[in-house]
Amino acid sequence: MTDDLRIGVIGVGIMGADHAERLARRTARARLVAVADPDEVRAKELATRWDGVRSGADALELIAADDVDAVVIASPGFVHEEQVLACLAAGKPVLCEKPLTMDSESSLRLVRAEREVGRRLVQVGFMRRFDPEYAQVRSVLAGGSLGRTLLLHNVHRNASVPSTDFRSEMIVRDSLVHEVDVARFLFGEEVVAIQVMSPAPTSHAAEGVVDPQVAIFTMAGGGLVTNEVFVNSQVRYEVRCEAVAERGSLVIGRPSTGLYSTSVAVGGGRWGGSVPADYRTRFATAYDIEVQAWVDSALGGEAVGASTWDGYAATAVSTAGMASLASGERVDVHLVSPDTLS
Ligand SMILES: NC(=O)c1ccc[n+]([C@@H]2O[C@H](COP(=O)([O-])OP(=O)(O)OC[C@H]3O[C@@H](n4cnc5c(N)ncnc54)[C@H](O)[C@@H]3O)[C@@H](O)[C@H]2O)c1
Ligand SMILES: O[C@H]1[C@H](O)[C@@H](O)[C@H](O)[C@@H](O)[C@H]1O
Repeated sequence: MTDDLRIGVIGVGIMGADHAERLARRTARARLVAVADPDEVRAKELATRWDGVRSGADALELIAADDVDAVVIASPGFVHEEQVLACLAAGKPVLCEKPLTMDSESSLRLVRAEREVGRRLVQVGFMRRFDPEYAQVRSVLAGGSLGRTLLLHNVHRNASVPSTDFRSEMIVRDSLVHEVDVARFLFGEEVVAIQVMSPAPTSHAAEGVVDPQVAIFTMAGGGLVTNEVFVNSQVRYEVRCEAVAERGSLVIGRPSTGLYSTSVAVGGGRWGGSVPADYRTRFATAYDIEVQAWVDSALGGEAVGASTWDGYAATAVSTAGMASLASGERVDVHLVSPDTLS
């Protein structure tokens, strides 16, 4: 390995292009060397932005390349398993975008495959763990000064999503999965049950798509988490979280005073700052810290951030969430015992 970590990025749509830019321009000790995407034109167009970056169509070829020390996977979730397995087989550190995979069985296969390697090589891209606000909430709650954590209330709104593939199930598996990780991260416990409710949908959702959705998680210690996920809200990007503990509450992602309107018609969509357009602005700092931490750990230290177990535990909640979305009933989450893994 040279001094800098030589990195390949797989999947250069919205998130992959954002990570490639971050790696090429503002991540210390990182060197972007290759990008791969079956959309070769897209990959080539991106690679030409920087000197010395090559492009190709084949993800597995990129992973195997001698001049690639580590890999960022930003392809769609349904191809993550094969690509993460290839990274594990090659012994290369990998930052895999969330969700780890699309169902709990495949995520569990990755947990087991990494255990067989014998060391942590995978970081899952749950970037909110690196967001300074979420990190502060976690640190206050873990410090115990507010007593036991009782409740979390999450709001997660996207202005819109691609109507072609973003069906009701994707809202659970691709969007709500962030709240699952936040709940586990802030409570420090597993989610044991989930109930997904289907309010009357917005007229902006594609035909048959349940949007917004309201989900309730039950935590292992009995705490509850309420979540609104609304992916066609038409009003830019809103992610808020309130943690309620025995001696007070903590709120992030909200204005401090005055009328808060996300409508451009009322208050101009501003509250003394602007509502971020999407995750790339709202979580820019979180992604920067996340990717830097991944590079630093790949170059020398212990892996950081969400592990394959965290990815699996989140996916297991999504799998139960899909069943609940279909039935409207509360569904228990099934996790294997960590003891059975070693
Ligand atoms: N952490 C976050 O906040 C965040 C934000 C956005 C997306 N994501 C995640 O990033 C991943 C990509 O999402 P996106 O919004 O950039 O999607 P996108 O559709 O914009 O881009 C996906 C890209 O992957 C390519 N691709 C498809 N099959 C591939 C394969 N087999 N190998 C390599 N590339 C392949 C597509 O051609 C496309 O260029 C998803 O897992 C998504 O959930 C995470
Ligand atoms: O893949 C994206 C991404 O994870 C965003 O952070 C989230 O807000 C979107 O809902 C999701 O579709």
